[in-house]
Amino acid sequence: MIRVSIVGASGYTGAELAGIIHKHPEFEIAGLYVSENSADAYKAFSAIHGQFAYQIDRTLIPISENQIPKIVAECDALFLCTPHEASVEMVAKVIASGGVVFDLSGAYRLSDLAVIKQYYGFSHKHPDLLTQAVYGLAEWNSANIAKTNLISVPGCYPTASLSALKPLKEAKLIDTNVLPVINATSGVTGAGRSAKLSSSFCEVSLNPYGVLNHRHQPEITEHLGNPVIFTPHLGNFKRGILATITLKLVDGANLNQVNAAYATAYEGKSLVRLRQAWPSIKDVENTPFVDLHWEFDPNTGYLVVVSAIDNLLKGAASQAVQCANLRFGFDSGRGLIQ
Ligand SMILES: NC(=O)C1=CN([C@@H]2O[C@H](COP(=O)(O)OP(=O)(O)OC[C@H]3O[C@@H](n4cnc5c(N)ncnc54)[C@H](OP(=O)(O)O)[C@@H]3O)[C@@H](O)[C@H]2O)C=CC1
Ligand SMILES: CC(=O)N[C@@H](CCC(=O)OP(=O)(O)O)C(=O)O
Repeated sequence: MIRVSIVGASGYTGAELAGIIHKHPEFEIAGLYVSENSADAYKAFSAIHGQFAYQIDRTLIPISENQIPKIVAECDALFLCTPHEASVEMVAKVIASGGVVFDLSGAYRLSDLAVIKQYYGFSHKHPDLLTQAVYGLAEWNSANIAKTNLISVPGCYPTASLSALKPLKEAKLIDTNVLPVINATSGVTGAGRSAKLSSSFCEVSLNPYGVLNHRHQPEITEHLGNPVIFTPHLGNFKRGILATITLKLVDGANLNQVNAAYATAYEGKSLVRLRQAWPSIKDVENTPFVDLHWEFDPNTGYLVVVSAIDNLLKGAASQAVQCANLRFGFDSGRGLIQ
């Protein structure tokens, strides 16, 4: 068995990950960790996440980043389900200790230091590692994921958006004179477990946020190789993302070419479901799938694609496990679907 440790296990993505690893036939939990001064230090994992009562019998151990080398020595891989700034340093310590790390934060997803500063608000302390990091969009980067020690797991909105747009980009079907427009709505777990006014019960409604300045806009742009307009929305449900994407195709493009682009890109990729109907969040919540459906208007040349994922799974924990599967030589869907 491959032994993995999870840092940030009191949080939402950490809990999902622990649940997947617990049931996975090839991996086992080596340790579950929280921050040095965590309010949840030394609590039972299942006291925080009651769905795992009598299933995962573990204590949340507080750590500082200086303890990373010791943790690396005690396991085969580390998952960091931690805030961006905390991940910057912990990733560096894992790599310096010769470990394998799957970072679920945005700390290593972008390559341009000025863009990181603009969108994340800090100066990145390990620019050398940014070039080593492999972007863990599992269906698109499997060969590189398999041979690196630093996997940067994509953000939730970028996973939904890139899964829809990359087949069209590869097939050179996007009219690059017209920016694709992505309108996406996320459930509240996307904001993490700690209390915030904007995610409190009486405040949550349906509203846009981060308009024209969300950090996922440069992430989608960099990994698509095409600029986009991205507008996230917060919805009054717990989990899931539905992204509606409108784009102009190159002159003369037709529906057959679009269908072929998706069929080619996702042939044999069992976690991407090319649907015959518009997907909804209920189709994907608590699953590791991306569901896609599209319609083309030959009169205007515009295509509308809808992409649905569970933000905590394909948008975070299950995609991290896909990456771990690839890194350790298993089928991408091992432990996720049978
Ligand atoms: N929620 C989502 O849908 C998605 C989240 N992500 C990213 O994944 C990461 C985790 O997200 P999420 O689970 O939602 O966040 P949560 O806020 O729910 O959990 C964060 C976890 O990190 C721990 N933590 C905070 N600071 C440190 C530190 N310095 N050292 C060790 N542990 C620390 C917290 O524990 P404590 O404070 O108790 O120490 C907590 O367990 C974030 O970077 C987020 O941006 C990515 C894709 C989707
Ligand atoms: C609803 C909500 O608040 N969602 C989060 C996205 C979560 C995610 O994918 O995270 P990272 O890029 O931070 O890893 C947000 O918009 O900041």
